[in-house]
Amino acid sequence: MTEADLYLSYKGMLLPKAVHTPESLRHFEEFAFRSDDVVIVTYPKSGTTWMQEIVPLVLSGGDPASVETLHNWDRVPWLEETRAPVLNLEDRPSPRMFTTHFHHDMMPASFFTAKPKVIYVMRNPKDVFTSFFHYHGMVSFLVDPNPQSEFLHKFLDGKVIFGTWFDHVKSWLSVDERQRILHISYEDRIVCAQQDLKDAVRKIAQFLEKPLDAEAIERIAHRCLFKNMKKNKMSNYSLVPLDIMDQTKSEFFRKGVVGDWKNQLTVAEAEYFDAVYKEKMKDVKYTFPWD
Ligand SMILES: Nc1ncnc2c1ncn2[C@@H]1O[C@H](COP(=O)(O)OS(=O)(=O)O)[C@@H](OP(=O)(O)O)[C@H]1O
Repeated sequence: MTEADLYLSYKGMLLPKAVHTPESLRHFEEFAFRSDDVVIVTYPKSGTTWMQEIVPLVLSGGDPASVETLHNWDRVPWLEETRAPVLNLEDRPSPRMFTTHFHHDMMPASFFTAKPKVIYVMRNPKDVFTSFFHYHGMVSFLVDPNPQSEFLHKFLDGKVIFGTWFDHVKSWLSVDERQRILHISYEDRIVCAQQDLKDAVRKIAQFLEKPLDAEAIERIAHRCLFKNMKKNKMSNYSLVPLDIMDQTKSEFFRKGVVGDWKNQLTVAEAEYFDAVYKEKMKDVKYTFPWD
């Protein structure tokens, strides 16, 4: 199927029609944030699912109940998606947890007045592309990413769902309010060394002002390792029907590593990617772990 069949255009950006409707987008625009909400923000394939596991565990002091009984899309729902209006989010007790893939300037008015906390996760865009490519190959409501070289141009030009990685990252890096936004990278924190995950859990707990003892930190870090999360059916998308997400083609928990782009991009594609990156990111002062 073509982009015209599968996507709608919203504020100049493509979105998959299967999970975004005019109603869900209106619900997003009118959503009333509270100051004690926690919002996970990512460009797709940057570590969303990992954060949807870690934040509920941190806020519950390590109690696994919610991550064992609720799908991640209901546990920390995407505010722009079709499930959001039916989940009675207004009635959820504080602190509520949400996810969004939207850019900073697309956030609803209440976001700027209530000022909830934000955890912004970034990942090397070449690895994002690699993960995105495989994801498009197994999800029926997204376009076929082949041929790869064409999809790469679309990715770099923002002619993919959620627009360009560059604009997304730049929009969220422009928010410099340390009390309110935590910028964290997949590479710094997620690399599957247990120690790194403990550091990540500690940092997130501190940011969310949730004191945790060493044993709780250890337990959360262990649960959030790639190999352990991959077994959690409430997080691994195994309950999504095969005709929507065919994990025989590529698993959602695919590799969970840093640098897999080296196995995906040709030398010429990687060089082209680097040239575009250099141009688009030339005014960004932030030091990324992949630079
Ligand atoms: N715990 C943990 N540790 C390491 N890596 C992890 C973890 N959880 C998810 N992943 C990897 O994250 C990639 C999916 O990204 P997202 O969760 O952001 O996807 S989505 O936007 O919600 O569709 C996807 O990356 P790739 O393996 O490179 O495709 C997942 O495998």
